[in-house]
Amino acid sequence: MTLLRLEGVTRSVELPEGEQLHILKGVDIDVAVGDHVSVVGRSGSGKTTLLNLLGLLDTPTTGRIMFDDRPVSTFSTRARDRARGNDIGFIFQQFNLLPGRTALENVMTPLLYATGRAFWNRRNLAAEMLERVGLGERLTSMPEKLSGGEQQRVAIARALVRGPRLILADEPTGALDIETGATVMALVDEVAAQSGAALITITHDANVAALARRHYRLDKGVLSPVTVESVRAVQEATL
Ligand SMILES: Nc1ncnc2c1ncn2[C@@H]1O[C@H](COP(=O)(O)OP(=O)(O)OP(=O)(O)O)[C@@H](O)[C@H]1O
Repeated sequence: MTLLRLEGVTRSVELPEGEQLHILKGVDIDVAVGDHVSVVGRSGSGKTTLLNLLGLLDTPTTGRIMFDDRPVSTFSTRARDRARGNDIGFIFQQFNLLPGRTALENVMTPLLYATGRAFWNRRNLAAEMLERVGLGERLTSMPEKLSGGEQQRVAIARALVRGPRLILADEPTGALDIETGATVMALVDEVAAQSGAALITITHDANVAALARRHYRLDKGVLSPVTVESVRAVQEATL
């Protein structure tokens, strides 16, 4: 079942001189439940702009975004916020954890906006999620006392605690060393697969992209499907 689809999506901004800057040019992508897709692209190719659209944080200049087979343009602001809060989990390069709050409190934060059982049971759900990412012993640790890899695990637990159907990972290993990054990425892949969530990983790292099952390259705002071999070849050529 298709979860998210971008159809001929463009995104332009008006520059101070009145000229239009065309950042994304006719992007088509289809992401199904359980899919794992990578998007690789150089700095300035439009990755953040694309991520904002995939995460329903921004609207296209032209074209259409479908979520659950419904055009997002017809959603009320409340419905859009609800879809983003309930169904989409974000993982960023900078872990964005709340300082001065324990790992458990950080993971509980998204559940403060949940309703019913998820809200009342938030402490247990957050503890279970931290257990799943291997931090069951660090519930009361402060982020500043955790290593980079551990902080990213807390951020992963926070992104996944509401059981999103789509996980957007933006350079998830960018702040980690190669080995820790590989372990963290394997964990995201595993937890996403267990929960049946779709995972979109935006990265410039071919090794991270290789974990996905389908691959796209973003080049000057044009998104094209590519093979994993071509992702690796381009990375090797630019090293
Ligand atoms: N609001 C804006 N006004 C002017 N230019 C913009 C705006 N947003 C993005 N751009 C430009 O559009 C291009 C794509 O931006 P974007 O941030 O999406 O790239 P990126 O691939 O995420 O880059 P990086 O990997 O360096 O973060 C860049 O050249 C950027 O300067």
